[in-house]
Amino acid sequence: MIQLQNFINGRLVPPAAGRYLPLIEPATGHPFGQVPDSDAADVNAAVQAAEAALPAWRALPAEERGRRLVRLAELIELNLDRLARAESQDNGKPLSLARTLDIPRAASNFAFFGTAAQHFSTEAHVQEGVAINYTVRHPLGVVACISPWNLPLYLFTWKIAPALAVGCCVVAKPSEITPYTAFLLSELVQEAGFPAGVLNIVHGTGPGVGQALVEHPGIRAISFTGGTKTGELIARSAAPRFKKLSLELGGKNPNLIFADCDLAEAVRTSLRSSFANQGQICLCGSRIFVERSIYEQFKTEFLAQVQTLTIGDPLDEATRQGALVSEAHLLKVLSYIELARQDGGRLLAGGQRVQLPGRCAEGYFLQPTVFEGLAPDCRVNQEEIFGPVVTLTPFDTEEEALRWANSTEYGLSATIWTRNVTRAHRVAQQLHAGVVWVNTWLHRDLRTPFGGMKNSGVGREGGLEALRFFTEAQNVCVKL
Ligand SMILES: NC(=O)C1=CN([C@@H]2O[C@H](COP(=O)(O)OP(=O)(O)OC[C@H]3O[C@@H](n4cnc5c(N)ncnc54)[C@H](O)[C@@H]3O)[C@@H](O)[C@H]2O)C=CC1
Ligand SMILES: O=C(O)/C=C/C=C(\O)C(=O)O
Repeated sequence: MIQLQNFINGRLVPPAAGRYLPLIEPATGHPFGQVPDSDAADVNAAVQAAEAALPAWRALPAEERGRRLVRLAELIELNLDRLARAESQDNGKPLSLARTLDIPRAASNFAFFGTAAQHFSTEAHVQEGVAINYTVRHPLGVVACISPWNLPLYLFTWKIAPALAVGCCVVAKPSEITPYTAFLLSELVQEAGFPAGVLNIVHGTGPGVGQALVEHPGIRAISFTGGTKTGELIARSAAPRFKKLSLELGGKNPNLIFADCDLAEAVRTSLRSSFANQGQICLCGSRIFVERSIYEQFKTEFLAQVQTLTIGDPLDEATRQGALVSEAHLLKVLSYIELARQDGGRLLAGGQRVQLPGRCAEGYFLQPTVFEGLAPDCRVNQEEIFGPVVTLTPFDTEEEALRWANSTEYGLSATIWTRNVTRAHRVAQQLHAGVVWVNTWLHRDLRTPFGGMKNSGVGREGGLEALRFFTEAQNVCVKL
């Protein structure tokens, strides 16, 4: 049994009240450790440490700060296997996915922002013969980064890296459901030579630590990824305190598959966008709209490939579908499967909990599930399920596909499959989605703005957007 600790002022410390929560391995359903159940006292200690570290950290040249971030990226790469195993054990995702996606991306986040800060230049506006204005971007101060359980280290570092790069000090809270790699990161932060207090990691629940962080007067900004309801709670409590917010929330993303697409590629990639990480990525395409003339062919080929997804022990190299993150989440996803049945959906694949032999007998496994015959406005097609459940729906015209695609409260991402370049651009412009992919999915360039429209979020992360978010612009006007 491992016991995680908070990371405050450069040291691993137990929670002030001495309380812990169990850590459950989703693949087995059994506890394997404990995580601090911290409270406002721990948050307060972390904010104080960050405030004390701030003057020296922000005064360092960007190159010096960047050097530490790049060193941390190297240490993550050196510890790839250990971190990937921890991520898989904690979250239930296939080890192969953690090794090829989650942990490499965590390293890239630090490497990218470690160097990006050095390219963050100052704007100047010249009023000929009258004045010169220049804009200085000061680090905001002490900021909070709150991340979810689906891509634990990947999203934790995506927030922390730009904040540190511009000279902010951070108090970060990983999900209490998947805190293991954030804990391992604290050890690497020490090794990378970060001064004490620059990055603090406080473990605990949303209502305990998360809320205390959001409400703390020393916190100037909050970068949050998670559920839309939680985002709303955070926005409510941050508003009277005028804190800056970046909210990356839920999605109910459409895949629009036109008859002129490369069908084999559309099927292969739609399989990934449906079931990668057991469908627990906010960018997963859970509503697949297919032009009627190729609907039956797409369906046949898609269902054939669904059968090839091996459900198994996440530590097994052959596994393509691991466990869902928790029993509560499994029950939530199963309740949507039941709802789809009640609403008259035809079950084409899956729909059942899976019991594996051996050590995974009590794990939270679910078959990849496909329905058809559901109305685009039913709850299953409108609400975020965040699991391996997708619906297939035929469409007749581009206009109809767009109307259904845009019919939810969400607007995170969308994928278009077509060989017609004109149509691709035309449809992309009309989609209510912050991220649109054409003939690909989850293709990421860390320089691009990332975030959602409508109830999928507020603000954009990535590249310059993230660097700007963690800074305050100050204009200086010099009369000539
Ligand atoms: N990336 C995404 O889009 C994600 C979406 N979800 C959606 O949200 C649903 C609920 O999942 P949860 O684990 O409950 O996500 P959540 O939104 O509650 O958790 C995300 C993070 O926010 C923290 N948090 C929770 N309440 C808070 C509060 N009042 N103040 C500050 N921080 C708080 C959590 O401790 C965690 O670190 C999922 O079923 C899924 O539909 C969940 C996780 C990620
Ligand atoms: O930045 C990315 O590449 C992916 C982000 C994914 C999420 O924000 C999510 O699944 O919550």
